[in-house]
Order: sequence, then C-alpha cells, then structure tokens
Amino acid sequence: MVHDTFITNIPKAELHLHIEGSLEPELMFRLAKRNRISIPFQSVEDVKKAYNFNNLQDFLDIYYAGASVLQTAEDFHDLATAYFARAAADGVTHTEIFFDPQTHTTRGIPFDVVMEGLLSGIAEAKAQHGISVLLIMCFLRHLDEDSAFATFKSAEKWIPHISGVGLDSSELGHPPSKFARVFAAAGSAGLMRVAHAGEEGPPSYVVEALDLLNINRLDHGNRALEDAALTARLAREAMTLTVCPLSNLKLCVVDNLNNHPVNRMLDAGLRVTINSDDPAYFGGYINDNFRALVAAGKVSREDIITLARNSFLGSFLKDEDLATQIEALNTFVAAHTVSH
Ligand SMILES: Nc1ncnc2[nH]cnc12
Ligand SMILES: [Zn+2]
Repeated sequence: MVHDTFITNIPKAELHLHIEGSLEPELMFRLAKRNRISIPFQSVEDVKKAYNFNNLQDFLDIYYAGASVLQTAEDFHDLATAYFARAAADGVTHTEIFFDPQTHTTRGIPFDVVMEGLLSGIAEAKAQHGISVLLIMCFLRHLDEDSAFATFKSAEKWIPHISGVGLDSSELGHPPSKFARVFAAAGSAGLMRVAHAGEEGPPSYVVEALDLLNINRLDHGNRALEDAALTARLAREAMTLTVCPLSNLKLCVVDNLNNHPVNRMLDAGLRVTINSDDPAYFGGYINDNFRALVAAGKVSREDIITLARNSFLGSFLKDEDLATQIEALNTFVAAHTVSH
C-alpha cells in the first residue's frame, strides 16, 4: 500500500484516545476471568460480532459494559501498558490519553485505584518505549454537574499528575454549557481543557465549548463545517481538532470514508490531527486510521507530514519537549525526502 512504511515510522502524537476504549476483547476475557466477573459474551468472536453500532449511544452502552472487568490497579496498569506498546509500535512518541473516572467510581472502584494503575503503567511505558504520556480526565456529560464536581474533588491530590479535563459520552441533549462551572474550576487549578463537540451535536455545541468551556482543543468537531463563520474562526484561532476517521465510520457520523471531511478541514486551514478514539471497538489503531484515509484517497504524503506536525503543535507538551519532538519529526522527514 502507498505510504505504508512512511505512515508506520513517521513520529506522531495521539491526542484523542480513551484508555477504556483500548480494551481488546482478549484482555476483556482475561480480566473477567481474573476478577470472576461475568460478561455477556461466550468468545472473542462473539464480542467482535457485537461491535456493530448505529450511533454513539449504541457504542457507549457496550463500552461501559466492557469497562466492568476493570477492578484493580493492576487491571488499569495492564490496560494502559497494552495500549502504550501498541502505540509505540505505530511510531507514537507522545500520547495524551483520556480516562473516565465516573465509569469506575459509579461501580464502586475508588478514584485512587484508577490513578495508581494508570500512573504505574505510564512509568513502565516511559522506561520501556521512551514514549511520553499526559493524562486528561474526562467528565461524563450524561451525568450531572454535581457528579462532575465530586469527581473533580476526588482528583484534587492527583492534580500534579493530570494535564487537563475533557468532556465525553452522550453528546446530544448534553450541551457543553452544563459543565461551564466545573471547567472554570479546572482552569483555575491550572488544567488544560478539551471537549468532544460536533461529533453528533450541532455547531452551536462547538461554539459553547469555545465560549463557555474555554477549550484549548476540540475533539472531533466534524459538524463545525456546517457553519462557515465557525470554521473560519477555528482556523483563525489555530484550534486543534482531534479527528477520528474509523470512529466516525463505525458510529455512522460518515457513511463512507470517501465522504470523510478531513480533506475539507485541511483545505479550510484547520489544524487537523488523526486519532483512533476507541481502537479496540472501531477496528484500528492510529496508523490504521492514516492508512484508511490514504486508501480512500483523502490524504497525500504531504498531508501525512502536516497531520503529524499538527499532532505535536496541538499537544500540551511544554516548549522544550515540544521542540525535541518537532526536531525528531523534521529529521525523519528530511531523511525520507526524495531529492530531485
Ligand atoms: N467517540 C466518543 N464520543 C463520546 N464519548 C466517548 N467515549 C468514548 N468514546 C467516545
Ligand atoms: Zn472520543
């Protein structure tokens, strides 16, 4: 396939990855057995057959059920290290992962157990793969503001280990405005802010995320394209969009990758990045997303370089670390440029 090894090896960051969405069926079975949890599937094939979704909610119902096998710090450690190994093999040198504390605390799993497991997984991955990792704690938008504030309170002692807050789960009917106050509190605590908006929700949700949540980065953002003034604003403000092509396909945000808006986004001057969202559920990790776009004729080799560069520019890396990552990318590109 065209650009295959180039995609594999180009240094890149992943900025939209739900760690719970990287739970592969094999690990789900292993953890179910280890923790004596019953899951409504007989086999790995059975699980994979269930991964047919008509919309975001269809997926979320299965995703939350799958997360029930995660019980101990060791489980979160194993989940995280499996993803980091896979990402490193895909040339990911930096990743900013989402985790959903409420998915676990509402089942009686303490916040501290989640953090201890993830942090030990991160330490191991840094040592083994040299990958750098930042953590983004997401609030579930189908739950209320009080629950988000309670989560934020539980996070207090862990704040030095958390880079930002995010907003995910069922978008329709749960506008960003619902979380304006908790995002303001997070901002005051020095945290960065991101939000899913415009995945299924209207362009007005993207405007709310910008104006009421003061986001530093927009997750998905597809439907922003329906509003020309909003698109121009996103380009002018150099807002990074974390776009997830295979997720969009699986959740019927697009009917076909030939109709994916990534090229229109690039043409509009948007700072687009490519990400896998929930790779265990959507049939591919980050490079599978790149490859699918190339196969659909959506992106060129030059675009791949732009997308990789955007992934670092849109990251929350600090100056010196950002410069190091960009330098490694430039070195790679220079070494892989055919001179005429
Ligand atoms: N794509 C997505 N949209 C909203 N919430 C999510 N949680 C996990 N994946 C998600
Ligand atoms: Zn997502």
